[in-house]
Amino acid sequence: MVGLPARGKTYISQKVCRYLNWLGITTKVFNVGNYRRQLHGANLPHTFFDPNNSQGEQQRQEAALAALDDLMQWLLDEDQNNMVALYDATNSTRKRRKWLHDTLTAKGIQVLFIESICQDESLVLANVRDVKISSPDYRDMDPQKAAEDFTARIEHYKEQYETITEDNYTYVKLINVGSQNVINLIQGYLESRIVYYVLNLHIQPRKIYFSRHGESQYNLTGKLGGDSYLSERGQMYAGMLPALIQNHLGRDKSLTVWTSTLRRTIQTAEGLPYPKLQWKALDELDAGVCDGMTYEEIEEKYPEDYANRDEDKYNYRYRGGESYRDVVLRLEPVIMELERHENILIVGHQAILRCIYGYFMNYSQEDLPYIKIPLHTLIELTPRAYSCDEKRYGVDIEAVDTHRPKPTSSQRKLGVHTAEAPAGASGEIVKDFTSPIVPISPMVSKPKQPLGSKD
Ligand SMILES: O=P(O)(O)OC[C@H]1O[C@@](CO)(OP(=O)(O)O)[C@@H](O)[C@@H]1O
Repeated sequence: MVGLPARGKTYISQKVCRYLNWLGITTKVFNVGNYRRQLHGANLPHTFFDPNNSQGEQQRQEAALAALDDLMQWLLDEDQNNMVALYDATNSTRKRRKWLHDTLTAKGIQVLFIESICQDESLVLANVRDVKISSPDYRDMDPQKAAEDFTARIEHYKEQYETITEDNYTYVKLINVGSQNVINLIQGYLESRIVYYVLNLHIQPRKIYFSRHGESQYNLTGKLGGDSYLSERGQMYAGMLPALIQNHLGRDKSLTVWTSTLRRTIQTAEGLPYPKLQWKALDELDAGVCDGMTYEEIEEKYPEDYANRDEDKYNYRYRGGESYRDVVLRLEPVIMELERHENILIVGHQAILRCIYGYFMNYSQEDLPYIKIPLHTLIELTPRAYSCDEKRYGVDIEAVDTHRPKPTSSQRKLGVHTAEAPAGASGEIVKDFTSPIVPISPMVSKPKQPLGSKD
């Protein structure tokens, strides 16, 4: 990363990290600020960052070196398939970039600089107020004083700042959040993907809504896949969805609705007074030869497949169908488009919404296929600086529960695959919610630990 403080470098690093890990490309962020705090403590005044402060300069270089050593060790670990590391620091001088470039390329590591430039002072100030003053650097400090100190710190960096002009380096320069972009010497699939992704990011406030289709006729009987219409209760949910959305989004707000090409999502979205788009890529995970069967029928007819799916649900591919891994790959263009968009509602399917929700909430491949996305529930995500806030709203219309919990390892060893039969499969009704159109449990859930920041 390259750029003055408060230019969204950490935001971009974490987004790229989440996106690549979601795609199965093992990625990790190395934040030099964290190393500096560990080595030299937090609560350092802005004078520490003054380029004329030689002790500060030396200590900052120590932190930079420690982070880079760890990064190289991580990337070069032959036992792991680690692919991309984000070196999150200002790297705002030619000298620093040359050191990085030369050290890394000497080890055979390809370098792509991502520079973020923001000349809109009000945006920078908003970032300082929203994010920076709550950093460990300013714990227990008066917010006004913290903002002033951070602004003085930025001024010190400005004294030395040199934007990238090194034309022999590979770089992308993002100027004023997408109003102008410069790319240089980008080559190959991975670099192109990263660049394309960062070009699509924006920071406009917005809401992302997910709803499964209303309960379908197949859901009622526990059958997978198919292209059935909604049950009576599913139709009632579809009838309530426009008010549910408008109550939470606001009546005058614009929204785009995406559905799959299957009847149950199209029928659910029918009454929504917003522009709609059907995506083939949003069609439910293809269960191949098991399409139209219940879980019990699959267990009886294909016991080995059934056990294999329980063993590794993310990677298990249905005969003639798909795995969760396959679905993530086909959803990649949807994610790219989602990043570009403002308010959006996806009326989707259980597996599909797990994959998209898992991207935003940073789920591991192991947990993603078990995320609970109940029927007749509207999920609202509000992207924040480094995570999303979440609320779930239910309506008072019962629906079957199609969630099959993960079997425990002892259940798997014993071959007990139906220890807890899916409620939906047996036609049992699970009453999830009791209140009409008001938030049932307006919970703000804590995002999971970013995948790339375990240390
Ligand atoms: O991966 P699992 O947990 O089986 O969930 C996916 C299944 O969810 C279902 C319902 O059981 O989605 P949907 O309600 O969209 O039809 C099936 O069609 C699909 O195969």
